[in-house]
Amino acid sequence: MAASPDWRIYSSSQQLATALATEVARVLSAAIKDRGTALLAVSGGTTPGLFFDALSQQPLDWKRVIVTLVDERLVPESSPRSNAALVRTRLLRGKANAARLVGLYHKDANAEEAATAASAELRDLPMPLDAAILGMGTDGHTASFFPDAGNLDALLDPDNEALVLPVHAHSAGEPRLTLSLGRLLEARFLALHIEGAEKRAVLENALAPGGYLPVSAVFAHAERPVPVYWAG
Ligand SMILES: O=C(O)[C@H](O)[C@@H](O)[C@H](O)[C@H](O)COP(=O)(O)O
Repeated sequence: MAASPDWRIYSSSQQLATALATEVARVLSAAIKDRGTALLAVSGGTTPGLFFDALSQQPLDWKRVIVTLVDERLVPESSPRSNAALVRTRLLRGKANAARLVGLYHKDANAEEAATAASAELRDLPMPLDAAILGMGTDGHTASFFPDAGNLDALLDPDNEALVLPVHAHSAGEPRLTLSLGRLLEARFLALHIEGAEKRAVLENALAPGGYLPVSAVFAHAERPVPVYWAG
Protein backbone atom coordinates (compact mmCIF):
# COMPACT_ATOMS: atom_id res chain seq x y z
CA MET A 1 0.00 0.00 0.00
CA ALA A 2 1.42 3.42 -0.92
CA ALA A 3 1.88 5.94 1.88
CA SER A 4 1.29 9.61 1.36
CA PRO A 5 3.79 12.26 2.34
CA ASP A 6 2.84 14.12 5.48
CA TRP A 7 4.32 17.58 4.83
CA ARG A 8 5.64 19.43 7.87
CA ILE A 9 6.58 22.88 6.69
CA TYR A 10 8.81 25.30 8.60
CA SER A 11 9.78 28.85 7.88
CA SER A 12 13.45 28.36 8.72
CA SER A 13 16.05 25.60 8.86
CA GLN A 14 16.48 26.28 12.57
CA GLN A 15 12.78 25.85 13.33
CA LEU A 16 12.77 22.63 11.36
CA ALA A 17 15.87 21.37 13.18
CA THR A 18 14.29 22.07 16.57
CA ALA A 19 10.99 20.39 15.65
CA LEU A 20 12.63 17.30 14.14
CA ALA A 21 15.04 16.97 17.08
CA THR A 22 12.15 17.23 19.55
CA GLU A 23 10.19 14.53 17.72
CA VAL A 24 13.18 12.18 17.37
CA ALA A 25 14.05 12.65 21.04
CA ARG A 26 10.45 11.76 21.95
CA VAL A 27 10.67 8.55 19.87
CA LEU A 28 14.06 7.60 21.33
CA SER A 29 12.91 8.32 24.85
CA ALA A 30 9.84 6.09 24.38
CA ALA A 31 12.06 3.33 23.01
CA ILE A 32 14.38 3.55 26.03
CA LYS A 33 11.36 3.32 28.31
CA ASP A 34 9.94 0.33 26.42
CA ARG A 35 13.04 -1.73 25.80
CA GLY A 36 15.94 -0.10 27.61
CA THR A 37 17.70 1.03 24.47
CA ALA A 38 17.07 3.13 21.36
CA LEU A 39 18.42 2.74 17.84
CA LEU A 40 18.65 5.71 15.49
CA ALA A 41 19.88 5.84 11.88
CA VAL A 42 20.81 9.22 10.41
CA SER A 43 21.84 10.46 6.99
CA GLY A 44 24.89 12.51 6.14
CA GLY A 45 25.46 15.20 3.57
CA THR A 46 25.01 18.92 4.12
CA THR A 47 21.39 19.09 5.30
CA PRO A 48 21.37 17.48 8.77
CA GLY A 49 23.96 19.65 10.59
CA LEU A 50 21.50 21.92 12.42
CA PHE A 51 19.27 18.95 13.25
CA PHE A 52 22.29 17.17 14.78
CA ASP A 53 23.15 20.28 16.81
CA ALA A 54 19.57 20.45 18.14
CA LEU A 55 19.32 16.72 18.84
CA SER A 56 22.63 16.69 20.74
CA GLN A 57 21.07 19.14 23.22
CA GLN A 58 18.03 17.01 23.95
CA PRO A 59 17.87 15.60 27.50
CA LEU A 60 18.05 11.88 26.77
CA ASP A 61 19.69 8.96 28.52
CA TRP A 62 22.27 9.05 25.76
CA LYS A 63 24.27 6.08 27.00
CA ARG A 64 21.28 3.94 26.00
CA VAL A 65 21.21 5.33 22.47
CA ILE A 66 22.92 3.63 19.54
CA VAL A 67 23.41 5.72 16.43
CA THR A 68 24.07 4.22 13.04
CA LEU A 69 24.08 5.58 9.51
CA VAL A 70 21.46 5.40 6.79
CA ASP A 71 24.40 5.41 4.38
CA GLU A 72 28.11 6.05 4.20
CA ARG A 73 30.74 6.90 1.65
CA LEU A 74 33.66 4.44 1.42
CA VAL A 75 36.07 6.85 3.09
CA PRO A 76 37.78 6.85 6.51
CA GLU A 77 36.72 9.24 9.25
CA SER A 78 39.67 11.47 8.43
CA SER A 79 37.89 12.42 5.18
CA PRO A 80 35.63 15.50 5.10
CA ARG A 81 33.18 13.29 3.16
CA SER A 82 32.79 10.80 6.03
CA ASN A 83 29.26 10.70 7.42
CA ALA A 84 30.56 9.01 10.59
CA ALA A 85 32.89 11.98 11.16
CA LEU A 86 29.96 14.39 10.68
CA VAL A 87 27.91 12.51 13.27
CA ARG A 88 30.80 12.48 15.72
CA THR A 89 31.44 16.20 15.42
CA ARG A 90 27.85 17.50 15.21
CA LEU A 91 25.69 14.94 17.04
CA LEU A 92 27.81 13.03 19.56
CA ARG A 93 28.73 16.15 21.51
CA GLY A 94 28.14 17.16 25.11
CA LYS A 95 25.82 14.71 26.84
CA ALA A 96 25.14 13.00 23.49
CA ASN A 97 28.78 11.94 23.51
CA ALA A 98 27.64 9.00 25.67
CA ALA A 99 25.79 7.49 22.68
CA ARG A 100 27.47 4.69 20.74
CA LEU A 101 28.12 5.14 17.04
CA VAL A 102 28.09 2.01 14.90
CA GLY A 103 29.37 3.14 11.52
CA LEU A 104 29.33 1.25 8.24
CA TYR A 105 32.86 1.94 6.93
CA HIS A 106 35.55 -0.68 7.45
CA LYS A 107 39.21 0.05 6.90
CA ASP A 108 40.92 -1.87 4.09
CA ALA A 109 37.62 -3.38 2.93
CA ASN A 110 36.03 -2.85 -0.45
CA ALA A 111 32.32 -1.97 -0.58
CA GLU A 112 31.21 -5.60 -0.75
CA GLU A 113 33.44 -6.66 2.17
CA ALA A 114 32.45 -3.63 4.21
CA ALA A 115 28.74 -4.31 3.58
CA THR A 116 29.18 -7.87 4.84
CA ALA A 117 31.08 -6.72 7.94
CA ALA A 118 28.63 -3.91 8.68
CA SER A 119 25.67 -6.27 8.23
CA ALA A 120 27.18 -8.63 10.80
CA GLU A 121 27.59 -5.77 13.28
CA LEU A 122 24.08 -4.46 12.73
CA ARG A 123 22.66 -7.94 13.18
CA ASP A 124 23.86 -7.72 16.79
CA LEU A 125 21.95 -4.48 17.36
CA PRO A 126 18.38 -4.35 18.66
CA MET A 127 16.73 -4.03 15.24
CA PRO A 128 14.33 -2.75 14.02
CA LEU A 129 15.40 0.86 14.02
CA ASP A 130 13.42 3.12 16.32
CA ALA A 131 13.98 6.10 14.07
CA ALA A 132 15.53 6.66 10.65
CA ILE A 133 15.95 10.10 9.09
CA LEU A 134 16.43 10.15 5.35
CA GLY A 135 17.82 12.91 3.17
CA MET A 136 17.37 13.30 -0.57
CA GLY A 137 19.50 14.59 -3.44
CA THR A 138 18.18 16.67 -6.32
CA ASP A 139 18.53 13.56 -8.52
CA GLY A 140 15.89 11.85 -6.35
CA HIS A 141 18.29 9.53 -4.51
CA THR A 142 17.67 8.81 -0.87
CA ALA A 143 19.96 6.78 1.38
CA SER A 144 22.49 5.67 -1.31
CA PHE A 145 19.82 4.54 -3.74
CA PHE A 146 21.34 6.43 -6.68
CA PRO A 147 19.44 6.39 -9.99
CA ASP A 148 22.56 5.10 -11.81
CA ALA A 149 23.52 2.42 -9.24
CA GLY A 150 24.39 -0.88 -10.94
CA ASN A 151 22.25 -2.77 -8.39
CA LEU A 152 19.32 -0.33 -8.27
CA ASP A 153 16.74 -3.13 -8.52
CA ALA A 154 18.22 -4.84 -5.45
CA LEU A 155 18.45 -1.52 -3.62
CA LEU A 156 14.78 -0.73 -4.24
CA ASP A 157 13.49 -4.22 -3.50
CA PRO A 158 11.60 -3.93 -0.19
CA ASP A 159 11.80 -7.70 0.25
CA ASN A 160 15.60 -7.81 0.04
CA GLU A 161 16.64 -9.35 3.37
CA ALA A 162 20.03 -7.60 3.45
CA LEU A 163 20.90 -5.12 6.18
CA VAL A 164 23.66 -3.23 4.40
CA LEU A 165 24.26 -3.18 0.65
CA PRO A 166 27.23 -1.96 -1.39
CA VAL A 167 26.58 0.70 -4.02
CA HIS A 168 28.59 1.61 -7.09
CA ALA A 169 27.21 4.62 -8.95
CA HIS A 170 29.14 7.08 -11.08
CA SER A 171 27.10 9.99 -9.75
CA ALA A 172 27.87 9.09 -6.13
CA GLY A 173 31.58 9.78 -6.38
CA GLU A 174 33.13 7.04 -4.30
CA PRO A 175 31.54 3.60 -3.63
CA ARG A 176 28.98 3.63 -0.85
CA LEU A 177 27.28 1.52 1.75
CA THR A 178 23.60 1.82 2.47
CA LEU A 179 20.98 0.33 4.74
CA SER A 180 18.52 -1.67 2.66
CA LEU A 181 15.07 -0.29 1.85
CA GLY A 182 13.42 -3.02 3.90
CA ARG A 183 15.35 -2.17 7.07
CA LEU A 184 14.56 1.53 6.64
CA LEU A 185 10.86 0.83 6.11
CA GLU A 186 10.79 -1.21 9.33
CA ALA A 187 11.80 1.86 11.35
CA ARG A 188 9.14 2.81 13.88
CA PHE A 189 9.62 6.45 12.92
CA LEU A 190 10.75 7.10 9.35
CA ALA A 191 11.02 10.70 8.14
CA LEU A 192 12.46 12.54 5.17
CA HIS A 193 14.31 15.81 5.79
CA ILE A 194 14.72 18.08 2.77
CA GLU A 195 15.21 21.80 2.34
CA GLY A 196 14.79 24.28 -0.50
CA ALA A 197 12.39 24.76 -3.40
CA GLU A 198 14.36 22.55 -5.78
CA LYS A 199 14.17 19.46 -3.57
CA ARG A 200 10.50 20.07 -2.86
CA ALA A 201 9.78 20.13 -6.61
CA VAL A 202 11.84 16.96 -7.13
CA LEU A 203 9.88 15.16 -4.43
CA GLU A 204 6.52 16.38 -5.72
CA ASN A 205 7.44 15.11 -9.19
CA ALA A 206 8.66 11.81 -7.77
CA LEU A 207 5.32 11.31 -6.03
CA ALA A 208 3.09 12.48 -8.89
CA PRO A 209 1.34 9.79 -10.94
CA GLY A 210 3.87 8.36 -13.37
CA GLY A 211 6.78 10.03 -11.59
CA TYR A 212 9.49 7.62 -10.60
CA LEU A 213 12.75 8.27 -8.82
CA PRO A 214 14.51 6.17 -6.14
CA VAL A 215 12.85 8.20 -3.35
CA SER A 216 9.44 7.20 -4.75
CA ALA A 217 10.09 3.63 -3.55
CA VAL A 218 10.05 4.76 0.09
CA PHE A 219 6.55 6.15 -0.27
CA ALA A 220 5.39 3.29 -2.52
CA HIS A 221 6.24 0.67 0.10
CA ALA A 222 5.83 2.47 3.44
CA GLU A 223 2.86 1.27 5.45
CA ARG A 224 2.38 4.54 7.31
CA PRO A 225 2.47 8.16 6.14
CA VAL A 226 6.06 9.36 5.95
CA PRO A 227 6.56 12.82 7.48
CA VAL A 228 8.48 15.15 5.18
CA TYR A 229 10.25 17.87 7.15
CA TRP A 230 10.75 20.81 4.80
CA ALA A 231 11.97 24.37 5.11
CA GLY A 232 12.23 26.76 2.17
O1 LIG B 1 25.84 10.53 2.47
C1 LIG B 1 24.97 11.09 1.87
O2 LIG B 1 25.17 11.83 0.90
C2 LIG B 1 23.56 10.90 2.28
O3 LIG B 1 23.23 10.32 3.40
C3 LIG B 1 22.58 11.20 1.21
O4 LIG B 1 21.55 10.30 1.04
C4 LIG B 1 22.06 12.59 1.45
O5 LIG B 1 21.00 12.56 2.35
C5 LIG B 1 21.64 13.25 0.17
O6 LIG B 1 22.69 13.13 -0.76
C6 LIG B 1 21.35 14.71 0.38
O7 LIG B 1 22.54 15.36 0.61
P1 LIG B 1 22.60 16.89 0.98
O8 LIG B 1 21.99 17.03 2.31
O9 LIG B 1 24.08 17.20 0.99
O10 LIG B 1 21.87 17.61 -0.09
